[in-house]
Amino acid sequence: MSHLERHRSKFHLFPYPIQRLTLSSLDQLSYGLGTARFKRGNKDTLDESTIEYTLAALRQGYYHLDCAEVYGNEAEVGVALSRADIPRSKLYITTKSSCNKGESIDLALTRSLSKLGTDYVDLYLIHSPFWAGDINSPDPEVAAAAARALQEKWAEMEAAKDSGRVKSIGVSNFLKEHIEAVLKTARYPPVVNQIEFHPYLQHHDAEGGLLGYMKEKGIVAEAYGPLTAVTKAAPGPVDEVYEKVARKYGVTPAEVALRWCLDQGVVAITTSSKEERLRGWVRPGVLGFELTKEEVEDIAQKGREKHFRGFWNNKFKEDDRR
Ligand SMILES: NC(=O)c1ccc[n+]([C@@H]2O[C@H](COP(=O)([O-])OP(=O)(O)OC[C@H]3O[C@@H](n4cnc5c(N)ncnc54)[C@H](O)[C@@H]3O)[C@@H](O)[C@H]2O)c1
Ligand SMILES: OCCc1c[nH]c2ccccc12
Repeated sequence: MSHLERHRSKFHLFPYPIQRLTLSSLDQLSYGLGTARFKRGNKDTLDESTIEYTLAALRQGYYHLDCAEVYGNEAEVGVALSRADIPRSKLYITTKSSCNKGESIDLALTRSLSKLGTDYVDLYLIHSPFWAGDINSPDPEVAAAAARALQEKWAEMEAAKDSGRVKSIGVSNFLKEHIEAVLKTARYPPVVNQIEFHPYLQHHDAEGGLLGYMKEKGIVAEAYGPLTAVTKAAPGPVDEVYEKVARKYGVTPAEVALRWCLDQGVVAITTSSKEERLRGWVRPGVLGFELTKEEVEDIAQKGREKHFRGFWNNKFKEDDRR
């Protein structure tokens, strides 16, 4: 039995809720098909290189794919999946609705499913809450309208779940206030909030912050940008501890960065067009070691010395350390 098969049989592919997700699960590592902007040229024509990158990830055992309608590459993912010939039940496919003005979830989902070439997705997310308006507006009418818009959209997400075309529903880039609004009227709570998460953006403070609130409500955190401290935000205060821990386990700082998410029960969504790098992460890479509680805390503590947000900067307030 191969290294990956051993992992899969032990920690079988999750469906969320993620309580079943255990440390070292390969499926806690998701392959992101977004920000690398693999797609080149005309958005309306199929891009062979995107298909190739997706196939490379599937070959390496990444069966958890993170897509979004706005990434413009669901059709390429669909072709890669048809060429890869992996049973649908083994895949975990996420996609996201941008909640384009005036468009129903039903319509957006129909389009995404058709491009992906599947009759259901495992997880469907509202990509962001920002289209709904400012829920923290000092004008109570503006804040109430934003809350109402999110609640109405969430009811559409619940209908999608009821239809069976979506197994689980969740959100992305939601602050505590957005989740609170949704939970007031929800029949099904969001199973996931996909957020930027790395040592320089930890979302928890003395009172628990967003992450503490999500834990209390049983909402799983999915981390995008998990490598930020080794990539975009480097150099920085975690470099030394990342390197020390990497030397101890004979791995790379990037692998420590991914492990730091997994060892806190956070799903890590990463990406690369380099097959060697993807292979390195899983053979045995990120799956071959675990951080101690002290190491997780040392990295967290160093990370708190710097604040960095790489995505949606114009949408969050400058002081959004919660
Ligand atoms: N929901 C959202 O709003 C949202 C926002 C951003 C990203 N995402 C999702 O998350 C996925 C991952 O996001 P990300 O790209 O920020 O993740 P990431 O932090 O894992 O960074 C990946 C990038 O780092 C580079 N890289 C990998 N290893 C490296 C190394 N050792 N040294 C230097 N560079 C290295 C890769 O080439 C890749 O471009 C996206 O593809 C997308 O699916 C979602
Ligand atoms: O989800 C990643 C951030 C994002 C929002 N809109 C996009 C369009 C293309 C690529 C990434 C994004």
